[in-house]
Amino acid sequence: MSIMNVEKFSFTYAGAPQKSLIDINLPIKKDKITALIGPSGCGKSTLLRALNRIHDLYPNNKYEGKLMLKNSKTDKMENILDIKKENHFIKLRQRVGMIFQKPTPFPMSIFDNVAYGLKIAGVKNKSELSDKVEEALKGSALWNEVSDRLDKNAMGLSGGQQQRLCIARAVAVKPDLLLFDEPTSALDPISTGAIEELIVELKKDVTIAIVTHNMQQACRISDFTAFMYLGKLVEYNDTEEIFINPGEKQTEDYITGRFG
Ligand SMILES: Nc1ncnc2c1ncn2[C@@H]1O[C@H](COP(=O)(O)OP(=O)(O)OP(=O)(O)O)[C@@H](O)[C@H]1O
Repeated sequence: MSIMNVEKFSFTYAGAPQKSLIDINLPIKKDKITALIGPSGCGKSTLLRALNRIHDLYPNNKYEGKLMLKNSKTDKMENILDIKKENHFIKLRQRVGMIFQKPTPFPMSIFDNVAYGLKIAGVKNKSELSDKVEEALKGSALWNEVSDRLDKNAMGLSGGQQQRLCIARAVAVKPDLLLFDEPTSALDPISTGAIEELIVELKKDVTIAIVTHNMQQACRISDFTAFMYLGKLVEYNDTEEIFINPGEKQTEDYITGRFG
């Protein structure tokens, strides 16, 4: 079952002479991990960033087609390209959270970082707030490391801890879908392993789409893989099929490192 369906979707950056994404069709299946892979510049990040319309922080980009997201209350699919109002964008980004390549903690305490989105979502009661912060930090495998210093500035955490804090901040508001844009490329192998384990753990509660350059990573953690090239989706399938028995020559060339 899909939580999101990308339908005949094209995207052109403001002022760009050509489309960066061309006629993409892609399901994002509920409670699964979907990896987007492909050579540099193929449009992975552009597609991921369209899924919560983070592109709209800049004006005049052009969207074509549909991005249908399941409304978890009504179970109906709704086109997020119809969103126009600022408060609806805020709600969309609570439902579809994003984790970036470089950890982006706010320059405030660990507690306030996680409480930030909860407060925007209307949680005011102090004990409710601390319960939810604790739950999110536990869910992000960070609680044991920070429970005695929640009032300390988040900028003092290590890179891997900062990334887990950003994940805690995103999961605190109970999103339906979490988008990860190369979340481990700035991290050492141990922190990378911890984030990978966490992502796999998270899929019990939240659907995940991840852009990665690291094919072993896609192989290790994802259920489905989409291979993109030059703004097009070349192939989408179960991760195992893509890596063991790719249907397209371009996919095979890419995963075997023969890409010219
Ligand atoms: N802000 C922008 N304005 C205009 N064109 C852009 C912008 N950002 C990206 N592009 C172009 O869109 C295309 C897709 O870029 P994108 O960053 O999505 O690729 P990618 O597959 O994520 O690459 P990488 O793996 O290097 O991050 C590229 O041709 C890129 O030059």
